[in-house]
Amino acid sequence: MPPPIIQIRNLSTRFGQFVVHQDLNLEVRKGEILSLVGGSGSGKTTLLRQMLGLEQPAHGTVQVFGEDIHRASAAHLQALRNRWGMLFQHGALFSALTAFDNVAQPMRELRALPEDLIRDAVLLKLDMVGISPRDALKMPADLSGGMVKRVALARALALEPELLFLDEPTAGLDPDLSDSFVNLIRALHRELHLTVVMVTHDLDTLFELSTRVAVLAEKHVIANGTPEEVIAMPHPFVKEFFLGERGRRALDVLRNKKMDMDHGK
Ligand SMILES: Nc1ncnc2c1ncn2[C@@H]1O[C@H](COP(=O)(O)OP(=O)(O)OP(=O)(O)O)[C@@H](O)[C@H]1O
Repeated sequence: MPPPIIQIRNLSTRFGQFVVHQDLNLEVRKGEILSLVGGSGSGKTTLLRQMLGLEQPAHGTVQVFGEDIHRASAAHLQALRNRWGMLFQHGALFSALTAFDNVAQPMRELRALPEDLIRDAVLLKLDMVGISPRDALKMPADLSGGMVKRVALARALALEPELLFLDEPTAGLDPDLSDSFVNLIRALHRELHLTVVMVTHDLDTLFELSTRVAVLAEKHVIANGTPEEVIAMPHPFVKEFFLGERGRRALDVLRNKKMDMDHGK
């Protein structure tokens, strides 16, 4: 079995008296694409923030790359942060910087790379996500929504991370753009041997990408398995989320695609 990249043990998260997570356990192994799903307010974004070291556990531990990130020194935490990339749902890019400079920024912050090397690396990252050198000089406001997401993905990949966090990666994209973004993530996952943790409400994205799904409800992970295993679980949230009309449609689309692939279409 591949080694664990993230290990969360008996995690509790509280905001004052309000308990978001209680005795939550979760593991993410190398090479997985794990989707976190759950109702609104179930604590998905807060769990991502725990994995990024942006929230403090009331109890329990969060290990990333084998290190307890809440016990790591500031310098050590920064070194760990350089090993992961994050694609935020909102505010993905600095509006005052060109696409190029947005991708260059994490490299420049290292203060270790010469500018000509940064230039080549930025153009390579932008090329990976299908952004031309001409578009690299544009400001975020002059790019389409799909292009902004691609530039933000290039930025998340700037330091060649082993681990990629995605918060609602296809939210706000129309179905065609969403499909092409999903294909891009799939290709990058394969080529760069990434481990991916994503939060998504979008069932098409979930079924297309996930190797494993973890369902958050009642303050902890109530279901954890392959998409097929999770769908078969009898929990009311699982039934409503996956087997409602929306879920059935997404599943049908996926099954048809798989059948087409099996028949070599
Ligand atoms: N900084 C904070 N202070 C107080 N309460 C917070 C804070 N951050 C989150 N919460 C609360 O914790 C709960 C979980 O929030 P979170 O954003 O993690 O949910 P979510 O599952 O990502 O929801 P959604 O799908 O709607 O984005 C919510 O009730 C939210 O109001």
